[in-house]
Amino acid sequence: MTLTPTNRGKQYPFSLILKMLANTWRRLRIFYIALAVTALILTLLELLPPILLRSILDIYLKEGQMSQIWQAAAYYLAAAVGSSFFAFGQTYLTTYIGQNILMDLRLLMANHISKLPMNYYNRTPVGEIMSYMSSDVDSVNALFSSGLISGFTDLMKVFGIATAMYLISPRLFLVALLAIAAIFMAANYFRRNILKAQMEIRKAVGKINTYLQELFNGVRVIKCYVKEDAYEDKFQVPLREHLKSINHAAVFDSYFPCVTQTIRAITIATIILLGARTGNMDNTILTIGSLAAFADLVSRLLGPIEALSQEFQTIQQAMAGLKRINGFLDEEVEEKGELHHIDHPLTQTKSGIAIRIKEVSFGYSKEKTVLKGVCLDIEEGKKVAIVGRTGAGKTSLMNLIAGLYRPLEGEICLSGIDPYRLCPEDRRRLIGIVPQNTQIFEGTIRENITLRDERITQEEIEKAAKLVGLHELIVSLADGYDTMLGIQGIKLSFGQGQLLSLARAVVTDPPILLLDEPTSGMDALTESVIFDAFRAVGNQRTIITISHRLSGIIDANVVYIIASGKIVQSGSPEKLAGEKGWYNVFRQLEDLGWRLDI
Ligand SMILES: Nc1ncnc2c1ncn2[C@@H]1O[C@H](COP(=O)(O)OP(=O)(O)OP(=O)(O)O)[C@@H](O)[C@H]1O
Repeated sequence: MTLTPTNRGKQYPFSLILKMLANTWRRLRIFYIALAVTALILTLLELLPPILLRSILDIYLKEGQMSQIWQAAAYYLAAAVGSSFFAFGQTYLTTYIGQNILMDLRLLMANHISKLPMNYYNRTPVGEIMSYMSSDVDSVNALFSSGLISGFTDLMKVFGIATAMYLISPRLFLVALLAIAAIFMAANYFRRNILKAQMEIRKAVGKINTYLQELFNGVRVIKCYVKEDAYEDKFQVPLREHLKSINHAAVFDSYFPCVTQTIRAITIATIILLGARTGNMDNTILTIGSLAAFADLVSRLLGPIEALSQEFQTIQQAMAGLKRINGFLDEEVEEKGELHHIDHPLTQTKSGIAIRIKEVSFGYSKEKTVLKGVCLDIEEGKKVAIVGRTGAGKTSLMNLIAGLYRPLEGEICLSGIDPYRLCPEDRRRLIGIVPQNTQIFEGTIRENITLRDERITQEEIEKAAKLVGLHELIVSLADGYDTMLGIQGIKLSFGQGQLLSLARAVVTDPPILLLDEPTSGMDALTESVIFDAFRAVGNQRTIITISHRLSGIIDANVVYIIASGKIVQSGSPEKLAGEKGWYNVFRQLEDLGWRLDI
């Protein structure tokens, strides 16, 4: 059985725990059974010493049976050694089961992440997502490895010891019950407060991660402006919040054992007093041995109860983590409905239209519309440029064509297929995308081109690299296509990174290429190298280039000018050059050396 994230309402942490336990039951049944048996044996071993104590005091000592005393002492020792052996088994089994449950939880979360819509990433800081996957999951680890499962064995001990106490003296057992009730009431009070404090801690950790992520991303800018001190000060805010919430939790955590120790002392004193009085009154009801055994059992009973309660910090921490994980799993996943496949091999459409955009409106939130009633029909094999000022909506339009978002109104078709519902395996066979910022992943050049798609052959990789003019450079490196890139490997220049990005886009030979400001920020020489590469891969493909300057567009057959989310002018560059309008305004400004984004 595999777990799947749900969209159906909020889950409670407890139901998630049950789900995780049920999920591992089939695979780890034998371990669960072994754990239950171990817990049972540990409980029995816990009962043996007080029983032996009673026999020694009431029978063997009275009757001077030294050999029996030696035997009882040997059993006592065996029970102690056996306890430590089975305690080891319990710890091992608990850890093993706990780690398996955690692996399932991490897989469930990873599965969920891949199904979340782009909008989720727009509104959630990366540090927050990292906290879910790291510290929140780690806190759940404690729940399974030391909280829940040892709680189960402690409960068994409590039950076994309580039964033995009842059998020795039902009256004194009532006193012990009062102590148990007092401890549970205190525990409940502390539990609520610790949970509150733990939620605060988790939130503070999320803020720290968000801060660190921002710091690492912006380290170059911070260093350039020598703003380390300002960022250090800023870091103090989440750190102080973290410290405050930890202190808050620690107060409750350290206060609780004091309360339980006091209850324990009062209970033992009361039992000895009452037991002695009962013994004095009727002389036979409670023997010295029974009283000693009872007092020993009280200590042993309160031990697991205290252990259970002392684990509140751990359990509450885990509950706080689980609550956050639950919230994350309750985030609505993208329901795309039936996915569309492309034909193999991809045939030309009857209409000859590669990209059709019909009356499309779009916004990232309901409050703000970014694109309004956009219509474009792009013929197969045509080179189209979409030009507009910064913030005009070009990247948003590109994102819609790439199928990353669903339009609020209207429809988009690529070779007759809705890109939003395009099957993931077919996506790269239809569209290649070169985004504004080159993204290099930790891994080899080969992996960076294929994005770990095993179906892409070495021949296809080399063909793409040759096409964009990177092959010579790659084979001149000692490890060729196996050269590592990223932090651990070699660094590419911006232009080389853009060429690699282009190779990644064309390696699957898609008929449609989307280029988002591919040469922004490059010098004229590098730009001309990139332009040559684009021309080389252009051939029969339909290419959309977006740019905020006319000089950034490549051999366009048609230019669309976009302003405030609307297409305001369109046509061939020659036609637009002869018209009054935006195109000519842009051209004149650029000729004068003005930048459109100023
Ligand atoms: N992820 C996002 N969430 C919310 N609003 C966004 C997001 N991305 C862009 N916007 C908003 O949408 C509008 C259009 O942005 P878009 O990035 O499409 O413009 P652009 O023409 O590509 O600009 P540029 O040339 O600077 O890249 C802007 O007002 C921007 O603030």
